Amino acid sequence: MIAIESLSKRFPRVTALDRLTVGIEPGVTGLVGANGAGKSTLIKILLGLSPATEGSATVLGMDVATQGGAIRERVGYMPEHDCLPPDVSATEFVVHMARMSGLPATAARERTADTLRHVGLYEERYRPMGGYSTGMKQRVKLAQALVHDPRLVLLDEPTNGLDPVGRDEMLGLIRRVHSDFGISVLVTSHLLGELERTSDHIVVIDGGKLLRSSSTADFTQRTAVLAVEVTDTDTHPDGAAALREALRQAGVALHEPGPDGGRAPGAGHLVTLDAADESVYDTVRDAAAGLGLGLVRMEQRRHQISEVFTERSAGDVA
Ligand SMILES: Nc1ncnc2c1ncn2[C@@H]1O[C@H](COP(=O)(O)OP(=O)(O)OP(=O)(O)O)[C@@H](O)[C@H]1O
Repeated sequence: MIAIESLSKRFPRVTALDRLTVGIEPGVTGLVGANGAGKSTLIKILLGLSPATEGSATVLGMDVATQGGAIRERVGYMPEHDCLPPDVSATEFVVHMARMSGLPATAARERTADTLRHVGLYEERYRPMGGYSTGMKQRVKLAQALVHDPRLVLLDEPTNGLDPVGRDEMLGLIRRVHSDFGISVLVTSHLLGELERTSDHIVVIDGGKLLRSSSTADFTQRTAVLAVEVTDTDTHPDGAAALREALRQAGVALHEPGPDGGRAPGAGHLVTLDAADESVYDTVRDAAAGLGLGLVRMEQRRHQISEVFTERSAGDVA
């Protein structure tokens, strides 16, 4: 769908994109990065609205440098900031956008009604948008991106400004854009956890550079965490602390206990560690047996994407 090759964008004081190379396949792809990571800059380049300083990119096989107009005909765009005229209704606005995309008048009206219904705007679609809540405005912005039935939509921070319920509804809508209509989606967010449920694939950028691109399942699986619960004994009144020390000496990468001291609901304490390698299971069993502790359970958990991102940003991004 999108091929990006060594793309850079330099402003006088800032390098917004730095030799970014990544491919984006059909489906829902989350583009994750902190504020200022370069997400909006990338989207504007992909739409042919802003030229790259170096490198190249194609969208649906079209070159962003020379075929911006053709790209914008086939790709929907939901901008980040509020851009809706306050005095017109959602219906008038979306019909206008549909006409601008080349739809005849009748088709534009029909598509507008369908699309606004799909995003959950009903009677209020006839009222001026100046009186809309943030959630309603975000829905109109999504509707205008979809009205001309594009093959791909680029959504820039669609959950911005929404409360948790509004955010969940918007994420559900985005998922359905793909599942109900087969439209591929590239959606940006600085809230890392929220794209985990919505996206098939996650691309993380930081400071304009690619940190990681992988399927959502891979993203969380490859960084599996093992939670181990042990009993306390007379010899080791804090069994978890004793196990932690033994594992540390065996060279296992441990996670710091949480603010609750890693206390499990019910009895016992939890020790959490990286389970990158299967031999860790044997090491844990042997260490617990060596200390005479009862092994209550070993449970594999998956990292939250936000944790992966924090670790990567903090350390191993060379
Ligand atoms: N027109 C511009 N002139 C100068 N600098 C710019 C311009 N547009 C963006 N930048 C800078 O480029 C960097 C990337 O900005 P960009 O808006 O792409 O980030 P972002 O990841 O979308 O973050 P946000 O969600 O906060 O918009 C930032 O440091 C920003 O200040």
